[in-house]
Amino acid sequence: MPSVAEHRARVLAGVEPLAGTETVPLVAALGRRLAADVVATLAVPPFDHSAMDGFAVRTADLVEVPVALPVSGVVAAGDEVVPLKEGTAVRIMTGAEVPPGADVVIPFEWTTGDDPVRIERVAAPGRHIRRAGEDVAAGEVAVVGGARLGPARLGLLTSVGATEVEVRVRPRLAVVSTGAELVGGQVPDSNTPTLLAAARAAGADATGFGPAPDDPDRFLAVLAAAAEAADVVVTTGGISAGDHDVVKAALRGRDGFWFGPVAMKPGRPQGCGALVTGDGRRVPVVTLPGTPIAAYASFLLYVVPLLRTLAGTAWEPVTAPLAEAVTASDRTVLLPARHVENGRVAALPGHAGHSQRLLAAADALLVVPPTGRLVPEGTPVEVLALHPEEEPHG
Ligand SMILES: Nc1nc2c(c(=O)[nH]1)N[C@H]1C(S)=C(S)[C@@H](COP(=O)(O)OP(=O)(O)OC[C@H]3O[C@@H](n4cnc5c(N)ncnc54)[C@H](O)[C@@H]3O)O[C@H]1N2
Ligand code: MOO
Repeated sequence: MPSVAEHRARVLAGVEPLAGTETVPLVAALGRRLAADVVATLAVPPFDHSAMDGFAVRTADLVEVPVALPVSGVVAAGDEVVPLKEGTAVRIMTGAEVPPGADVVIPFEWTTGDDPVRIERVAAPGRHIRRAGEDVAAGEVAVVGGARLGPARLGLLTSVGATEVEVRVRPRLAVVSTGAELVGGQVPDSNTPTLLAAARAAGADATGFGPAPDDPDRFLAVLAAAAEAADVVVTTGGISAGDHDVVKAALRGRDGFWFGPVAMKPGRPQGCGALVTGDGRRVPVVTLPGTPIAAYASFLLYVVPLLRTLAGTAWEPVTAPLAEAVTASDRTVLLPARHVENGRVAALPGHAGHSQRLLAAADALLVVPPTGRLVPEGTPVEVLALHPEEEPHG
């Protein structure tokens, strides 16, 4: 029986990164990946400005303190600035441009605050002044190509003068759930919203095409429409050994399709292959088991790495130390778990194999390797985040 790693390699075989890029306004770029480095056209800060409310002066006028200086002007953020007259002080507000000639800002707290102002403490030249470009210089790379854009990067890109960015095309994922019980409404189709959300969290555009009925021809028609509109298709259900297992019935024996058990629990029945669209694109198809926890776990194990490959970004397993020992079996076991103190992860008690309630209470799935032994506390074990956050970089 193939292992999780062997099945992942089968799913990823022949998958190439998508080449296209598109230009989008910054306001629509959250979660997108930059196609190329963005070079700053504006410096950050854009001009020398005061970091404190206080008085802009020349250190040459502060040789002996305390010293009283007449106040020759007031400047606030957004004001036009005039040069500082020698032997005077300018009242300056945080964010205001520093008057040419001033080389230090003395905070109000170190002065009497009136006119003439008595300055009681000196500071080194440059103190409390944020220089133009000290954060990002014009011409410097502000955000590297490949980086995924989160709130702070959108702010930085705005500060360096970008209003739109060239981003990589997002992989388009189609979900085709199957099952007469879903079509008939006896069971709500919970796999579709879960997998659409998981795909979007992984940076894909996701569309639901199901539920498709347990009739091979009608299923194949939905599958073909999904493939025309997508870069990868995921089906759920219909792949075990039952009389109505439509996905397997429709695709088994087709060139390049594989169905079989994988050494994991839940999620033993698996399958994958590819379709060729009318315009000659090869669209990978991953056929997931229907049981909701098995479908979601399999999506994280196989489809997220596939989406990463299509997006041209690396996928690497994430590990965390066990907060408590777990018992391994002869197959990889996926356990609903939560991060506890110090980045450790503990399996949630009451694991009953297929509980959606337990899965919803978890923030991760532990991927317990098939060692057949007790895995002691502290052992690093692969974890699949159920609420993926933005990766730190690239
Ligand atoms: N004789 C065997 N029977 C089964 C085997 C086996 O190896 N031999 N494997 C079992 C395992 S493990 C699993 S998991 C399931 C997977 O079966 P399918 O992928 O064919 O899934 P279905 O039979 O279509 O559905 C299973 C279960 O999940 C419910 N379901 C399906 N889709 C959805 C959905 N979109 N939203 C909510 N719930 C869904 C469905 O109603 C069934 O209850 O097979 C075992 N059997
Ligand atoms: O995939 Mo099944 O979920 O092992 O019962």
